[in-house]
Amino acid sequence: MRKKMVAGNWKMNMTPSGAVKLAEELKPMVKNDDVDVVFCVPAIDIVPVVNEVKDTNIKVGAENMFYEEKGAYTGELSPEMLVDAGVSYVIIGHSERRQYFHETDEIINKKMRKAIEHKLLPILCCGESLEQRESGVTLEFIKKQIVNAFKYIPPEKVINCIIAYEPIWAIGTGRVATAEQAQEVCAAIRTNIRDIYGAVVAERIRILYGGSVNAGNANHIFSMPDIDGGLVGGASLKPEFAKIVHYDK
Ligand SMILES: O=C[C@H](O)COP(=O)(O)O
Repeated sequence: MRKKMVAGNWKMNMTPSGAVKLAEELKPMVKNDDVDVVFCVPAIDIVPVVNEVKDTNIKVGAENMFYEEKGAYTGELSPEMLVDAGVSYVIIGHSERRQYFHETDEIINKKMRKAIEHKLLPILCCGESLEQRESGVTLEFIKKQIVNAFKYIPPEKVINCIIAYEPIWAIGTGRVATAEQAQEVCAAIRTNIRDIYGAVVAERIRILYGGSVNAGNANHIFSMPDIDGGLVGGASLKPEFAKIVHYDK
């Protein structure tokens, strides 16, 4: 039985003081032993948020990291810095980073390998554009993203990674994929994982859905057999996030 996960992706929102306030407000509301709760926060908010949520059930994630150990990479953060700051998870390959920062599958694979080397748990994002969905290439495109992201990573490491299926057309648009559409793709991702890494890894790896998840649709989406929770953008910045964490109440 896979434990559910609800991860908030705060994106480029929240100043350090605002982040502390939000974390303080949410922390008593998101206690749920049946769900892993993660706040993925902007780099500058990591240290204050880690501080604010220590001794709670909340883990902190980064929204990005670089794939080199250290050196002359102005503006970047290394995995060692994240680990030392108290980060447990890192989002890798979000569609916004693929789109605005030109992250390729090759870059994403390097980041995946480096995160795992440092025992950070990657939340790998994949998802198709509206054009791809309409031309019927969704499953094929996502398979390629998955295969490329996990290249050279052994099954015993893949098993602990998280995959987030986020159709680009459903992100921040209010246009949510139906639970059945999300299930279809998440099931296909699990089949891809089974074909490459075997049944044990496929049964254990967690696959989240992301894209306009809110308090009203979380229960239906998370009840799908291959969907193990959500990666939540907009609604993670509000008390509504706690309702998503308690989706089955
Ligand atoms: O990482 C989160 C996703 O991009 C979803 O964002 P959203 O919930 O605002 O649609």
